[in-house]
Amino acid sequence: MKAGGQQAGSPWDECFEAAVQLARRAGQIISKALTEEKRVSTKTSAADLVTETDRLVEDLIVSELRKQFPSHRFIAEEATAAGAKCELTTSPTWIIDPIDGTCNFVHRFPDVAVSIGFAVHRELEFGVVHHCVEERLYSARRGHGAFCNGQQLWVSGETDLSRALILTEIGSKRDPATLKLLLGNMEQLLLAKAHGVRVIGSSTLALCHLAAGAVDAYYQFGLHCWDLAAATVIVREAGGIVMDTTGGPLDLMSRRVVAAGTQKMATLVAQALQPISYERDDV
Ligand SMILES: O=P(O)(O)O[C@H]1[C@H](O)[C@@H](O)[C@H](O)[C@H](O)[C@@H]1O
Ligand SMILES: [Mg+2]
Ligand SMILES: [Mg+2]
Repeated sequence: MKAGGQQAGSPWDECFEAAVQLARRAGQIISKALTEEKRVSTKTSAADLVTETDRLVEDLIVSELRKQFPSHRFIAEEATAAGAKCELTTSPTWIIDPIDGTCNFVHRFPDVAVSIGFAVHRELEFGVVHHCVEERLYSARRGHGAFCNGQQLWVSGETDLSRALILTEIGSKRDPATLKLLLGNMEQLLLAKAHGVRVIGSSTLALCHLAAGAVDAYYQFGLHCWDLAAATVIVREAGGIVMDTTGGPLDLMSRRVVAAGTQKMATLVAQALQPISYERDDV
């Protein structure tokens, strides 16, 4: 049985296998560097961190994939931060977050992952997320189910907000108006008697926990397409919903998402939220 429990012979096989191998190699580098001294710099805000390991891992993944698939296109977090255009075309496109949870990584907090998504004709074909400290490899291919270390994943069937555990993330904006909206959204969900609202520091891993049925919903304003791409396939293939915060279809570049095990839960969460605006990834 292959990495994600899928049979060989489906399209993009070679790409999927390359993603799995590179996610494993990247995970070894990240796990080793987690406890080492780091050179940390900031990007869009004092809370938006990047290290030399983010850049090293991204360079490794992109250079290896370019060698194997020279006609493919790439959207990668640190290249975008350095000015590369973030544009999803109909071409086969890799969407890469070399370390999701860089703030956790800087603090040696173990919830860190490498995320490799792949889209063709603007449709997400597969996602691979390696939670490298816990050695959990999450993967999913469109139409072939979602897996963690070969074990199939299924979302929770919860439809009652007052019985829900919900994850979100804070994002990189820390101005008082944004924080007021962000905390107001958490307050609304807690007033609706949600069992809990938690922030773990990695959008990608939060969505993988959703796919595994360990939480009932996830929402965020401010994440990027590279936080979302791989994990969206994993949630959908585990039977979950990933949609826009307006209730419409997911817009990968919009910097906002609601995901849940059921449509009912996704709708209830979306209805509780005040929007927080972020500039699109593709402007
Ligand atoms: O920068 P990395 O790749 O660590 O991604 C994180 C974002 O930086 C946060 O703003 C965001 O809130 C999430 O924590 C997301 O995982
Ligand atoms: Mg990220
Ligand atoms: Mg990152």
